[in-house]
Amino acid sequence: MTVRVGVLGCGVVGTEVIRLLTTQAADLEARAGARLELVGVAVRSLETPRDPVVDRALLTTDAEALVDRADVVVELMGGLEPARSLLLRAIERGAAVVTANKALLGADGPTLYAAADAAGVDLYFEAAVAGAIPLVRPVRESLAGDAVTRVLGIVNGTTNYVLDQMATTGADLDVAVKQAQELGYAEADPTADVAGFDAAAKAAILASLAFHTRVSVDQVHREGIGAVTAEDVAWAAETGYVIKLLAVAERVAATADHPQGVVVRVHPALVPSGHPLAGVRQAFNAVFVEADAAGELMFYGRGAGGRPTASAVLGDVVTVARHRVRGGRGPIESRYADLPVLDVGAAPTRYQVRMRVADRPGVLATVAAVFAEHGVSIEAVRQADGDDTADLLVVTHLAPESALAGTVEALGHLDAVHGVLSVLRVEGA
Ligand SMILES: NC(=O)C1=CN([C@@H]2O[C@H](COP(=O)(O)OP(=O)(O)OC[C@H]3O[C@@H](n4cnc5c(N)ncnc54)[C@H](OP(=O)(O)O)[C@@H]3O)[C@@H](O)[C@H]2O)C=CC1
Ligand SMILES: N[C@@H](CC=O)C(=O)O
Repeated sequence: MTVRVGVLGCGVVGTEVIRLLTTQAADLEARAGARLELVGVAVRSLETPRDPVVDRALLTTDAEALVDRADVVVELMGGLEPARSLLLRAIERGAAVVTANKALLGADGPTLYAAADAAGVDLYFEAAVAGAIPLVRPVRESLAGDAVTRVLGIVNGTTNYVLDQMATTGADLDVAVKQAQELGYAEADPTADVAGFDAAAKAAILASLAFHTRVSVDQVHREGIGAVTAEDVAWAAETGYVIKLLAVAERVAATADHPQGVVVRVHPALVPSGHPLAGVRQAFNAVFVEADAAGELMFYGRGAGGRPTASAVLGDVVTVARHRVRGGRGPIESRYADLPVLDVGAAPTRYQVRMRVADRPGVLATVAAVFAEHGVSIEAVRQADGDDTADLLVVTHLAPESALAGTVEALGHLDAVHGVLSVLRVEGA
């Protein structure tokens, strides 16, 4: 039996998928139970130089025609359109689809899930979250018998690489982003990485699977790393922390202010240097999943780059090909719980507030009083003296976002406070 595979996109990931399909053909055939025949590769331009592994005779700019003659469509173009229309076309024709396109799934996954359900075809997307790391399948399938309470981790390789470079070599953000682009980690527009859009899309996908609830990227609280300075990174190190861009999705209990729901957020956070996430270097990703019965699980590996991502894509291709050969289908989207997606304020967090203050007696007491007035309890204070000013660092106990925002505003009105320099959440302590 032959399964016809059409690949849409021949960039960083597409090229490596083609390399594996070509060089591992015999093994893949044995595992899938069918020959995986690459019938075409859709690209934007036929003029672009390609890796020699790509047979130029297979290249086409007519992606629709390619979709119409494939049993399995592998979408590695990225972006919303024409990727969405091509995938819907493939699904309507009864082809199985595999995609790494988190931007599309995060923005409009439900349209694709519904179409795949209606057509009775497979929709697989392991590569869309955390590159090579098997994470979608464990959350979607292995934990289907458990109740996930929290997902927390590093899901963007580019920003982890950038923050790691800033911490270890003192590189500027722009220089490190350029290096990440050259290494094939960054999205076509690296703003998607730096501003946290990519991590937010992945967080939305993970939250939807983990909590059986539809979460779209617009419902994810998002802060990128664009405002993280070399000084923030140095201060973090000085005080025993590392700055990481974290994605957190959690189930929160009902309170007088809100019902039980889900909060999903992406933001830079201080992680204690002894925490396993602090040791995640370069473009690696790591994700903790906490579930009622399983307890804490940790997933770690290469979260970006052509070859690692191609591994996850090929895993999906072999799976859907097996279904073609032996019958059966992968899991369908489960959203029975339909929990409300709550504002970020519903998830209490600890904060580190760094401010420049006048170096004179009584300032500490004045500052502490402002925290107390807003109901924010202080866990630790540290002061670094300058000539006539000092940098004061306050780490809080768990506090609601709204109380912290009120505190920061009031601090800004104190004569003794010359400026609030940074407010960072603290996670994993
Ligand atoms: N890079 C990574 O580490 C990872 C990427 N992903 C995801 O994988 C997907 C691909 O990423 P990546 O390989 O980095 O992207 P690239 O930008 O390197 O490649 C995109 C490819 O798609 C083709 N393409 C784009 N638009 C069209 C179009 N309208 N019609 C036909 N072909 C088109 C391009 O053609 P041409 O070559 O002619 O320009 C190019 O070959 C994205 O969804 C990305 O988010 C997921 C995990 C990791
Ligand atoms: N740009 C992404 C690529 C993988 O998803 C990242 O840096 O993680």
